[in-house]
Amino acid sequence: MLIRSATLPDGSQRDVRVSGDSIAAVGRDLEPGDDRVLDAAGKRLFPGAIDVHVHFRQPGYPHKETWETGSRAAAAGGVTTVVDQPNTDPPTVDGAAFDQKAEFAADSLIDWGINGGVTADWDPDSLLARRLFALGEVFLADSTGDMGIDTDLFAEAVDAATEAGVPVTVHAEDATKFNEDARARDDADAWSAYRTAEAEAAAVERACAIARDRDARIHIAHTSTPEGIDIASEAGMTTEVTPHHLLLSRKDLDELGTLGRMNPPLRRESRRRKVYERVADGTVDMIATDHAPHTRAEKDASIWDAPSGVPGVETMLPLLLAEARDPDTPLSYERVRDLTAATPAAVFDVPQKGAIEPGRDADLVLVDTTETTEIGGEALQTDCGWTPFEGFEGIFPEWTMVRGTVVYDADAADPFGAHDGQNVRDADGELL
Ligand SMILES: NC(=O)N[C@@H](CC(=O)O)C(=O)O
Repeated sequence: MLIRSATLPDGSQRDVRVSGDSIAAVGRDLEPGDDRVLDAAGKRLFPGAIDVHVHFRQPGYPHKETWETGSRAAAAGGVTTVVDQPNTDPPTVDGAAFDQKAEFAADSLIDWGINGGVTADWDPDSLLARRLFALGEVFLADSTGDMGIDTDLFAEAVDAATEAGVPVTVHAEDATKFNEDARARDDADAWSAYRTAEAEAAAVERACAIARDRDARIHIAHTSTPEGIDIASEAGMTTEVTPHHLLLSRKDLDELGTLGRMNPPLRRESRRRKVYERVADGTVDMIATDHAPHTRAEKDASIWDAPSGVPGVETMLPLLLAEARDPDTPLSYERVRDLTAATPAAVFDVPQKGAIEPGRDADLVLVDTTETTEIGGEALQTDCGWTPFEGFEGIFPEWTMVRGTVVYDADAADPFGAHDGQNVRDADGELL
């Protein structure tokens, strides 16, 4: 197949030849030969996004999301690789639980990785013998699934992962720094007042100190504060930011109510702006969604009883592209490419993905950046049927391709292709 005259993220216009699973050539005026020609003139072509932080909820909670619905949501949002987190039921803390989850992941339309978790009764030997994407998210405080662990166990886990050559990702909050006074309140903002910015900064500091003592490298998941980002970055560690911490703040909680409860929570507008600056200027390494669907019925509870988490995998790239299109923001299309594809592939060592270059997997997304669409929860593919970004503008894919197969075509009667997603750690990772 020949994709003709696409505009790449850097603004250049190129033809892209896809042969089998891979990109065979990128150039000007490539000969079509026997290839099917896909006209992309006037459209932008991006490398498929790699979302290193999703919760697809199987096994255990298929009423919230399944690998089928979650991967459809991802494909419709231009995400071609997802990495699932371990707080399922059973939690992914031993080899058997990994194998069980991998069977569910066979339902995925798109490529995937599975992270292994750490609890007091984890089995590092069998877990680290599997083709894990990373060890993580390792919870330093309780969140959905109550997998918070203490510092000693965290240090042991960093040692075990480093020895096995597996990266470590960390959910960094320190529960001893939560503000118990906020417990007396019952408004939606009480959650943000409770799980403080100081709690994140303290946990990032502790996790980075443990890693540095061991010459290990860790990745801090969903950093929500400029303080946390700066501590991690100065310690030589990598960070991710979610679309909700980039675009929403405590001032949105009146409207969102418990739909805006997540861990770490939304921060003040002044902090959000500083997080945005750090995403735009390259201090933050990547955007990942922490796609954490819960049903509306589950969210319909008091701020103390509602579950934490928001969906996001389907709206990440559309929201970022709309930001890049807006001349009043410092985000460029190239920066969006780096945040969603090039840098996650480099940091987590997935060399077959993340760029539109010969030899890489043909994971591609075509968008028309001249048009935006208003986001509405009910029209999304995620099974939970709501979004914290209701009413925001997004630029959604016309089609999404995984390893040369169109898995989502917005104009088709049945927009979704067949399920043939595979574990990105099964590939040898060698470029041609
Ligand atoms: N982020 C959240 O608020 N929730 C996540 C768990 C997590 O990543 O903390 C979930 O699984 O629901």
